[in-house]
Amino acid sequence: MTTPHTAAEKAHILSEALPYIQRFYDKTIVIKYGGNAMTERHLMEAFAKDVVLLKLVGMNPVVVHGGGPQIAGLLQRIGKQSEFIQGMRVTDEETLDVVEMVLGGLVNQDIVTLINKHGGRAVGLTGKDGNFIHAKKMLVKSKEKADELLDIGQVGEITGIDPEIIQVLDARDFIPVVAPLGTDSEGNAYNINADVAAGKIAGVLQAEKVIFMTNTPGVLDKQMQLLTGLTPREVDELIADGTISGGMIPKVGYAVDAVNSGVKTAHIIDGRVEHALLLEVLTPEGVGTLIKRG
Ligand SMILES: Nc1ncnc2c1ncn2[C@@H]1O[C@H](COP(=O)(O)OP(=O)(O)O)[C@@H](O)[C@H]1O
Ligand SMILES: CC(=O)N[C@@H](CCC(=O)OP(=O)(O)O)C(=O)O
Repeated sequence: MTTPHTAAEKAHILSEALPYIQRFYDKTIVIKYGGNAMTERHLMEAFAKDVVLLKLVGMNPVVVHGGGPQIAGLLQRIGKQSEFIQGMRVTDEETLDVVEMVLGGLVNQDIVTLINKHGGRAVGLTGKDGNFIHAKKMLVKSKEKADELLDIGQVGEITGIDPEIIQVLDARDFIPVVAPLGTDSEGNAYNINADVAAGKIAGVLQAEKVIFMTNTPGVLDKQMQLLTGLTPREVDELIADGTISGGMIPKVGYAVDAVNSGVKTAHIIDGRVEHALLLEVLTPEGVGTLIKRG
């Protein structure tokens, strides 16, 4: 049980938000909402309220969501196994159907409905809508043979982003909720890692912040202690010495890519903490790991 705050403490906490509201007014904040941070309903409700609040105080939140565990759940129900190569789900035609159903349908609409329930005006879209995320087939380098490229199916590498649809929605006070799917000029659909999509969208929008909400307190060192601040160079060192592995690799990789493209700061925060988003944006505390250019 937390001790209740007195009226004076509450007033102090509220007034502390003022400089952050002023600083981030009319700025774009891209929020990557990871599938692992979406497991509990009360956390999803708190997340939706936070997004609505940020919009109402004048920021432009853009939600880019994942859904890895939710895709795994549906694949399991149809008796299909998934394989990951370098953090990317090998995506055959049948898997792509499930990915499109879960990301573009179930998860996207769930988030949209929650935000709207709390008074926001969320609009769900995938990167296919308005031909907004352009992609091509991604080939990954084999770990065994450096010169060999592996075909992992319908996994997309982003070749371009047309931000107009997002800008139009922002300007009219809608909250875009983006599922990471893309298409090529032939109309083929691609499954895109949500961290990649969030980092690239933040870069194209020249966002103030990109915030990755996941299921760890942030980036941890070898002793499992939180690293509160990192530069792109330090991130490279932590990947090289194996401290950062698995699903954290694309996350920090695209966080660095975003700050190198002009996004002011990237944050990896714990989506299991209630109102983590609000704490990150509107309080002096900040939470998780901050990545910015050194
Ligand atoms: N150095 C590290 N610090 C924190 N987490 C790490 C680190 N290295 C690897 N990880 C793993 O990365 C995971 C987060 O990535 P991922 O499972 O892809 O999450 P999401 O679904 O939110 O994208 C963590 O749960 C953890 O297991
Ligand atoms: C190519 C690829 O791996 N795509 C991801 C897309 C969803 C995602 O990234 O979800 P999280 O952020 O919850 O992990 C996948 O199929 O799982």
